[in-house]
Amino acid sequence: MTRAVLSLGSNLGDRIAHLRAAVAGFADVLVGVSPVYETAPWGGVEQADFLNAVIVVDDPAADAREWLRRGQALEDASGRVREVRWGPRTLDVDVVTVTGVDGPVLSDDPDLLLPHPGTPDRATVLRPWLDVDPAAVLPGHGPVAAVLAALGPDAEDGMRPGPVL
Ligand SMILES: Nc1ncnc2c1ncn2[C@@H]1O[C@H](COP(=O)(O)OP(=O)(O)OP(=O)(O)O)[C@@H](O)[C@H]1O
Ligand SMILES: Nc1nc2c(c(=O)[nH]1)N=C(CO)CN2
Repeated sequence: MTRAVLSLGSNLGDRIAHLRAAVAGFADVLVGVSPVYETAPWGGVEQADFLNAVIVVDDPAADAREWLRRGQALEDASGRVREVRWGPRTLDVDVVTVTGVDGPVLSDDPDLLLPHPGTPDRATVLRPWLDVDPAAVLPGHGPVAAVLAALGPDAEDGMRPGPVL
């Protein structure tokens, strides 16, 4: 098996429709879907609030690169245009972690960094991940609950319940 944790984000166009399209795109391999959060943007670019969620997918035949490829195909299908780094997007699909039969997959290939290096700093990923998997562990960092707690009491400020997927 390879199981992947994928983070979804959208702040352009019909945000919930973009997230729903991503979930539908993984329907054949879906094992978990988090609640959606409406979140204030991080990263320093002035832009609209995001909707963020996390899904867990599992497919014995998929390797890590296949999860990246599927996510990018869905980003393209949403009409995503790549412009400003950390700027507005119809759909972002990040591969947060991949776990194979031998344990966590680690990668320092710039095209596919695993675990995704932004994860320990992003409550917008950690919170929904914890919701969908309370026992989740971030390889190299420990339990997701502890990683989120280490961000401090204000980490989830600016995160509100979003629409239902
Ligand atoms: N774990 C990963 N998941 C998704 N993309 C990755 C990953 N590791 C490296 N990349 C690469 O990152 C590149 C830029 O992706 P993208 O434009 O979505 O970044 P971003 O969402 O703006 O920033 P961030 O990756 O910090 O969230 C892609 O070309 C992709 O190959
Ligand atoms: N709240 C929030 N802010 C962001 C997000 C995101 O998914 N949520 N993604 C970004 C680019 O990857 C930049 N900023």
